[in-house]
Amino acid sequence: MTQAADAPPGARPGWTGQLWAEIEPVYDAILTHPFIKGLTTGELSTDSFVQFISQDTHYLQEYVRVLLTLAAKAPDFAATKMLTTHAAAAAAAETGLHAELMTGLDRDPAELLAFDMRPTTRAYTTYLVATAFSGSFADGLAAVMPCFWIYAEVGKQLQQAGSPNPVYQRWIDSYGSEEYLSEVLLALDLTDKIGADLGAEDEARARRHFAMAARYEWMFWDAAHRLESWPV
Ligand SMILES: Cc1ncc(CO)c(N)n1
Repeated sequence: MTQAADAPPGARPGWTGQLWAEIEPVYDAILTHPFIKGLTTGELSTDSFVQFISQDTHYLQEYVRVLLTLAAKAPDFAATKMLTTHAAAAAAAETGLHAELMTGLDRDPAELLAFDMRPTTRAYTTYLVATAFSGSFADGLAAVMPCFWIYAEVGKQLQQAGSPNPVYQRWIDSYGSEEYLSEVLLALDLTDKIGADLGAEDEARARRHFAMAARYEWMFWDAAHRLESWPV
């Protein structure tokens, strides 16, 4: 099912439309979060942005493993191919994009891995790895879909608003790109196909994974914004 690039995400027919309807309040909270607002006003502090990029570097390393686990479990080769392609793009962002952003901020890219994994990053990635490794394919797919989809939607919104900070704009351009959106649309089509075959119990469980990961997405931005560290 194709869809206009500017259509509201909840307007999708099928399972993905139902999934999105449930996370609408979380998505709204993301769009109004000071981290996201700060990207477009330029008021977001460099320290928060660097912490975000550092945590995202850790995150993407785990996310790639999760995607490849799902690729191995996928029901058909089209799904395997889509997931490996997305994993390769995420691996490229982990190194290329993040180093470029740091250089743009006059910071050393080596700083990124000098940060340890902070509590929210640890919780979110552990949750994704556990779900991909021990859950069904549908569970794992539902858990990673907010990662794909929320970034594409946030990217679209941020692209419209723009940022006066060229480094923040570079980050926005990456997730607000047509290329990223087309990858996400393929993943959404796969998710609709998988969802259509799920029994009520499996569907409800997968839906809970989707909602849980969406909450972690909000928490991930919030954690960077408040420079989260370990309390003890
Ligand atoms: C936390 C997080 N979620 C999703 C994406 C999109 O790949 C990302 N880079 N980071």
